[in-house]
Amino acid sequence: MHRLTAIGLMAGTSLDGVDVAVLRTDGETVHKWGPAMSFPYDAPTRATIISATKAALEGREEANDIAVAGNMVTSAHIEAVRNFLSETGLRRDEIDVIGFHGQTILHRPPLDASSIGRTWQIGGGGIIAEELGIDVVDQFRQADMAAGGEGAPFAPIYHAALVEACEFDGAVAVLNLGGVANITYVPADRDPMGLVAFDCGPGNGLIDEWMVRHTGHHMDEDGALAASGSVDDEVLRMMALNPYLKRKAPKSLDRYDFKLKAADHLSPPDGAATLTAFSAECVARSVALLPEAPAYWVACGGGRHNPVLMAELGRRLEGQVLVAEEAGWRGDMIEAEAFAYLAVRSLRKLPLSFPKTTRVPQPLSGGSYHRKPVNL
Ligand SMILES: Nc1ncnc2c1ncn2[C@@H]1O[C@H](COP(=O)(O)OP(=O)(O)OP(=O)(O)O)[C@@H](O)[C@H]1O
Ligand SMILES: CC(=O)N[C@H]1[C@@H]2OC[C@@H](O2)[C@@H](O)[C@@H]1O[C@H](C)C(=O)O
Repeated sequence: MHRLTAIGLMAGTSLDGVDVAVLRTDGETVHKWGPAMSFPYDAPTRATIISATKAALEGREEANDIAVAGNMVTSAHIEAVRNFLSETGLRRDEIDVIGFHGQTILHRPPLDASSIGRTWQIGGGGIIAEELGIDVVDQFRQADMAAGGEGAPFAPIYHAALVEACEFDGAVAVLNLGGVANITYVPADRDPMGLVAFDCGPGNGLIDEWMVRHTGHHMDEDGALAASGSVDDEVLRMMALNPYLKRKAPKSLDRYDFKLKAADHLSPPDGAATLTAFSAECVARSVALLPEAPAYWVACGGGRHNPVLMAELGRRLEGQVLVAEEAGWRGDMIEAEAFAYLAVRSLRKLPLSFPKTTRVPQPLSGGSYHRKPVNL
């Protein structure tokens, strides 16, 4: 099968910037993992995306900030790829396609089986193709939502490819601890129709919000504040009453669906400890929604750098809990790699989402294709 060299571009809900990763793949097997790098957003871009997110949540769809944020996101991605190519020495003509996720500013899954949801990723794949002279696939989530799916998560089929390439015995759960946390259950027989995936709760999102509110820092680095506080069991119990935790999978979250309110009265250290425990508790409660308790958990995303969160997870989960690097994976780059992989799958019209990953009725392909200009 034809192998392509693809760049994946991911801008996650934490708004930390653009991750860039190269894969060589036919959209099924990964033949080579190329270089990967992160390019942080500058402060004005981050601030404008926050305003755009607020406008989108409040239904102000025509807000100027949304249009401006779209342009800034597009420019940040173009700049990131230019810098990536110059730093790695890769040439533009060595890249067959870019998978461009875009920046999510709103995610509203369907309310019930008869409605269609809305998911909104800003940034212009067409402009990126034109400016860089490389074909681009974007808008990965739209076809799934139009068919009644949740539109997220989309990394699961790539998680399955990563698991397939390892020697794990038994069912494996890949746990992405980003702004939102999501789980992919890969069954012991590795059949893609048996993949189960869903957003399971706030990963670092609430912790980050708490830190901004109380310390001005945007994360609880190495869990230092949480380590200095104690978990408030009553607040934890209240937060765990959130009906989302009991909802059947597939299901997905907007970054702002969980709120800090129940923790408002806590001291900064106790709040950090309690919110960190809550993130782990959401993961633990998700096991009831899986076909069986996984033999292995592989943690990826920024939250795996937080030792307090990892300890809270270890206390609550059966099975072996590993970090991505212990499986030989690049824990901060998996989502960018996923969108490189998905771009190639999109070109081959292979399915991107599955009935038990997004509730789409049948395995479905998707993505919009933007050709580079012919004369470049
Ligand atoms: N050293 C660290 N200590 C504690 N937390 C950390 C550390 N490094 C990263 N994080 C957490 O990880 C977050 C970033 O994670 P990541 O980049 O995986 O999120 P994202 O990809 O933007 O989100 P999503 O997967 O929801 O789209 C930070 O906001 C922070 O909360
Ligand atoms: C709508 C959206 O951007 N969702 C993100 C977010 O971040 C984590 C979780 O929520 C997941 O649903 C998804 O990202 C990954 C890449 C996914 O689609 O698998």
